Amino acid sequence: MGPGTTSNTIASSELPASSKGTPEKTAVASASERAIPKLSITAPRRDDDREPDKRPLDLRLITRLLSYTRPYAFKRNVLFVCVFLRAFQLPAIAWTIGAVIEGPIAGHAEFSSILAGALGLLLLAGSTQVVFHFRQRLALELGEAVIHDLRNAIFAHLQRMPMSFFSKTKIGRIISRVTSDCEALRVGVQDVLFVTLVGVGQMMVAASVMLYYDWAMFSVVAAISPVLWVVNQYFRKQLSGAYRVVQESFSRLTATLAESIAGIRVTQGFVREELNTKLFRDLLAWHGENVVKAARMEGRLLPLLELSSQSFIVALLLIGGYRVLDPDIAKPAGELIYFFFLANIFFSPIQILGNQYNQALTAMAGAERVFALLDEKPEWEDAPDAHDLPPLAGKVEFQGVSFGYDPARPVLHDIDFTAEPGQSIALVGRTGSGKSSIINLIARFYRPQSGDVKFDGHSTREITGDSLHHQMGIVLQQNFLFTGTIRENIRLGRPSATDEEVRQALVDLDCIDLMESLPSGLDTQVGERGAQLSLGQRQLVCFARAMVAQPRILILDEATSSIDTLTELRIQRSLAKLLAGRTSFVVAHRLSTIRDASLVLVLEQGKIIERGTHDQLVAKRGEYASLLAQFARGAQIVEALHIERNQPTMLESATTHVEGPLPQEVQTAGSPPATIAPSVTPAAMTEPSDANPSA
Ligand SMILES: Nc1ncnc2c1ncn2[C@@H]1O[C@H](COP(=O)(O)OP(=O)(O)OP(=O)(O)O)[C@@H](O)[C@H]1O
Repeated sequence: MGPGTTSNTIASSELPASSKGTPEKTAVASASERAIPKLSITAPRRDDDREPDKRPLDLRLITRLLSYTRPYAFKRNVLFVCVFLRAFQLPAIAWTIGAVIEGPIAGHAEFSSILAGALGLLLLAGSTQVVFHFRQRLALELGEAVIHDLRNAIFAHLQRMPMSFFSKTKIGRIISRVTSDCEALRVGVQDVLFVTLVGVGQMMVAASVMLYYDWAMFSVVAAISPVLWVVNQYFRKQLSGAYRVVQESFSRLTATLAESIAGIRVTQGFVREELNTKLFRDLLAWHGENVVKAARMEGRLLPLLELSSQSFIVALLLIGGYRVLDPDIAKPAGELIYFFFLANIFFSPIQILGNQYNQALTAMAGAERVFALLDEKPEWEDAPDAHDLPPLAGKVEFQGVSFGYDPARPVLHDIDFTAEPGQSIALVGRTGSGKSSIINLIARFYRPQSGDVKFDGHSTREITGDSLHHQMGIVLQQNFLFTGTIRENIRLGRPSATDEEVRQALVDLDCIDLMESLPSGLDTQVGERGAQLSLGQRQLVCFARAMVAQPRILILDEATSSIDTLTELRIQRSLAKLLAGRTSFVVAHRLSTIRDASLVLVLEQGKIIERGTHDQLVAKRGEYASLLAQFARGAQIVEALHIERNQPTMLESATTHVEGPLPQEVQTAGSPPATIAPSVTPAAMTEPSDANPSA
């Protein structure tokens, strides 16, 4: 009998509601570098700025976390009653067993008295389990309710955060706020609090009764318990370290597996199968070694832990026995029986409390991060007196706009231009020149540091973001489709659109036949991120999404992907229809779009260096003309490479589907007339950096 031995029968039925493995096994933290084998370049690297997995207890965080139980006050209060009852029930069971042994059994009384004692114990045990049932059930329900609310709050908060937040925050971090951090909080609410209270209560009740029976023996118990706690924490720390290494190797393994599958085309294309298989085999072996090491350590430490607990019981037995035998003290032997049962009740929570303490530190770290996210204020919001935009004619003005993602490093300088209603503005410039940044400001994803952006004369600072976005359509280069059907994806543009309006949008874009010829027509599933559709089909769905929104202002980042000739022609036609009659801003990759634009803005290092129509700019023979020349040269070089390798050329379609020869005046000296391929546009704009935040 001892803390580790009888605990299964009496004391440790106070289990955490969530039995998801030891904290060591769920911990994620840095591992000892020694244990990690050298990895090839394809192996995912460790996240060096890993977040701490523990934090000291903090009353402010605990109070805030508990405030989330307020809506469930009744449930929470019943739980406290259960906790209170259980703190008494477990010592009462121990005491009853002692009383039956010491009384009717040791006194050789009638069997009926033993039977009465046994029945009493049965009743007590039954009522204990009923309370236990409600304690577990209510704790689970409360934990789930709190985490449900917290996750909702985080998600709603994220929806309101501006693009600047997403561009500076790693996506993995955001996800772990909602997943692992919330899980740690759930454990904190449903387990740590109540299990700890039951444990502490049970220890206090047992201590009081032991004190009543024999204060001298109790002093020994009281002196032993801190030693037990320290030994327990020491062993736990060792195990925790071993399991962290296991966790680390396991995450490497899964990350490598995921990356290998995602990059299987590159692997096969570059004949890396052997190398990757070897890397995976090494990682697997390393992980296996770590698991075995941890298991061996557990095999050594757990028996030692049990032994240390049992040694204390041996010490108690010696001291207690001496006190019974010593004629000067002559303690009754029966009291020793009570004492041992109660000592067991007193000792058994120590291990559980050690575990809960570690869980509490993990929950604190999670709480701090979750609350920090919830407290993160958007850098800017609608002004308190912001008004809704009336239906727009579509005039957009940039007046002396300067802007930097980091205010100390401006990327746009003094930008001035006006787009009249219905005009199409093409943005052209080398990579990093500021095209996406202009688009980000039009979409009001960011706020200019100085100057103003106006819509029909209304300053962007005075209007509500929603009223602007309702009149704006955005089609990005990397078309984002959500899992669902084509129809559902189109309807994202305007959720109230009827089936007929969705269909009409496709008819207007002259591509209804392409969609209806799919296996389930508009009800075809697009797959994850649209993976089951071709690039061209995805673009058309995004055009239709913008079309159905009927925006007055359209922002378009033209795709650079090479697609087949026929589809490209369809897309060109659809695009012209989508842009017609709307004020549009296009980061242009096709000469046709630039040619048709009312105004071309040529950007360099955040400044507009040339402006005018395509013809005017070509005639000027300035930066624009030079860009077009590079445009053409790039196309030829890439095509030549493909021919040399005798591979299917990315430009095969480009030579036929794009706009025909460049004007003679901008052709590269000595080269034949070139065509412009979307895929090789040197001045092409890529996806605005915020569209794929912190990927
Ligand atoms: N989210 C961001 N945070 C900080 N700096 C950024 C961010 N996005 C862009 N920049 C910087 O702003 C400058 C202008 O970038 P921008 O994306 O507007 O250029 P771009 O002309 O659209 O380039 P590309 O054609 O390559 O897409 C660049 O120096 C870039 O490094």
